[in-house]
Amino acid sequence: MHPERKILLVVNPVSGGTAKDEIFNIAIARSKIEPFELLIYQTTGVEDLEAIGHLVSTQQPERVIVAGGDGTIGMVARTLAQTEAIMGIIPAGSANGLSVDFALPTSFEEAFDIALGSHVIAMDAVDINGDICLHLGDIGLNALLVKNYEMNDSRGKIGYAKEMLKTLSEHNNFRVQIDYPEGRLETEALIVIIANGAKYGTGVNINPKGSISDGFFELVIARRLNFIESAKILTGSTDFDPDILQIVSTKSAHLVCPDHGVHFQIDGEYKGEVKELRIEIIEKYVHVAVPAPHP
Ligand SMILES: Nc1ncnc2c1ncn2[C@@H]1O[C@H](COP(=O)(O)OP(=O)(O)OP(=O)(O)O)[C@@H](O)[C@H]1O
Repeated sequence: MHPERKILLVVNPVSGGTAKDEIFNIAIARSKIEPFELLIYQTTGVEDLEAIGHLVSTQQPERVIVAGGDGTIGMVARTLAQTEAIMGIIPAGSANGLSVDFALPTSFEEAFDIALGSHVIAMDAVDINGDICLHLGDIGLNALLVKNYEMNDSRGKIGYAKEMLKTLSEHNNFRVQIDYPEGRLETEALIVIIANGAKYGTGVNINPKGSISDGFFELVIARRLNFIESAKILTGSTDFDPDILQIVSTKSAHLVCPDHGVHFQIDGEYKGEVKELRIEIIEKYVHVAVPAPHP
């Protein structure tokens, strides 16, 4: 009997620096039990977006299960945008910000249960200067950390700590003007986070009001912090202090940094320095299988 369901598994073989054999084995075993027709695509790092897009449009899989980090998940999401296909996520990257936000299990078996399961949400995305952000973008302190981490090819916790100390010594506050439909503000900032989700990959809860499927994004503006507080935030050992935070929930915004360019990152990818950001929510961007909420 030919299975009716068709599922595409996209695996980034190098993400997180870990072997992916277990993921292939589970997918093959599940395809026989459920059953479904399993198609597999391994990323190469070159023209993957086009290749996956071609597979999605010609094969029309019911689901695409992606095993990788935020970079691979974001790429697959772009190929599924505004289609009916469902994305399932197997967290297998070095930075798994989205997976932490969705509270996905770290066990591959359990992540497959969710990825193949029936609880599906239509998640929003945020358009920032024409780029798609699924989880979090920011200007300021964290973006500089992303840049330093990328440039120096640091690895692991010690590498992260080293880059964090360097980042804290280099970083300067900046002035920012923000216009949004409900108002205007001008302030000095350490960091402005554009948050579709609620947490950094470290688990720091930066946006307690945020939901990834509510049709809004939040601007989380943190003002001056001292060295110890900043270090705690970057390492994930505390949540932001609400007294030094301002949170704006909106659907579009225009940010200008009038004095100089400020470091900018989207979903863990450094994007250079910017003086201006145009931000807009894209509602119901992609369908994602996530854990069912607790009753
Ligand atoms: N076969 C491959 N060989 C080398 N690089 C690859 C391959 N497949 C994908 N990539 C690269 O992997 C990156 C995406 O990695 P992803 O974010 O999914 O995982 P990660 O381990 O969390 O990444 P990072 O170390 O950047 O945080 C992209 O830059 C992509 O070009």
